[in-house]
Amino acid sequence: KNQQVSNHTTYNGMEEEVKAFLINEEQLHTFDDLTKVNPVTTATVLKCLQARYATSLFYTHAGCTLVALNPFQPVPNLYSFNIMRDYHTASRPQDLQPHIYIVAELAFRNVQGQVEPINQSLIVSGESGAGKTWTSRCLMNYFATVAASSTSAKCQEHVERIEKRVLDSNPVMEAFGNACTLRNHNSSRFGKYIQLQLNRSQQLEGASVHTYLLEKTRVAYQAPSERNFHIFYQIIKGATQEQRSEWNLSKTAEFVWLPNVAETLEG
Ligand SMILES: Nc1ncnc2c1ncn2[C@@H]1O[C@H](COP(=O)(O)OP(=O)(O)OP(=O)(O)O)[C@@H](O)[C@H]1O
Repeated sequence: KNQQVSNHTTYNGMEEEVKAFLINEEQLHTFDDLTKVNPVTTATVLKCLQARYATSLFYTHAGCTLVALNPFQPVPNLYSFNIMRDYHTASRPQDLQPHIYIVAELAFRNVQGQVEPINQSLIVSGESGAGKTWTSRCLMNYFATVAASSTSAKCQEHVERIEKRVLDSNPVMEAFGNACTLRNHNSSRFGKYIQLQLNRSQQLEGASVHTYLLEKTRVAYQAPSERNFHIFYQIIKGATQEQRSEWNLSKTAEFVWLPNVAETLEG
């Protein structure tokens, strides 16, 4: 019984602390690291993230992890070349505003170990539509840019070619592995392991992409209002009349485009 009383007191104490913390509403967006939030509760963390989102601050540290909120719209200048350069040239990038470029830059610096190069891994995780694909593209753009910045014109051409190949492979992979779902009109239905290979001078030498766990069942079944993999619609859209008759498609059959899907596939 004593234990129950003490738990109750602690709970009430905590509620008071949460209330006291949340009362400073205009301060909530200033917490750029969630480990500085006190007390750390679901309510305090979410309120801080909400306040930051409302002030167009989409990145927040959580110790050594970075929390990225999806703005669901283009944010001017957030990913410009100048911003990249600021993070790349800063003596302590972690002192700048939280950004995906801090994670990228620290990994880039850590590759160069004291004695031997040290492999770095970045894990991008989150629920469907959270912005993982977007974030991976930002990381690749960053590495491709900084890994080319200090090289000769010839090397730069080589680096740009690798970057272009990796980025150009995206639409092909997305055609076969992405589909329109209720949460994301261009949802990746497979996992991706992207490896960027740097030489000892930290120039981009090569890249490889491994895919795994493709949601194969989608070929045979899609939940209501969801779609099959993009490739099927693309094939139908591009088919000639002969192909249509060969595949037993009616001459007038047209794939009905959802506006946002059409934008993704045709873009
Ligand atoms: N930082 C960002 N700035 C602007 N728009 C963004 C950003 N992050 C995500 N988005 C938007 O959100 C949409 C969904 O993001 P994305 O496809 O990256 O999610 P995902 O986590 O990879 O989803 P899934 O697991 O379903 O593949 C993107 O098409 C893009 O329009």
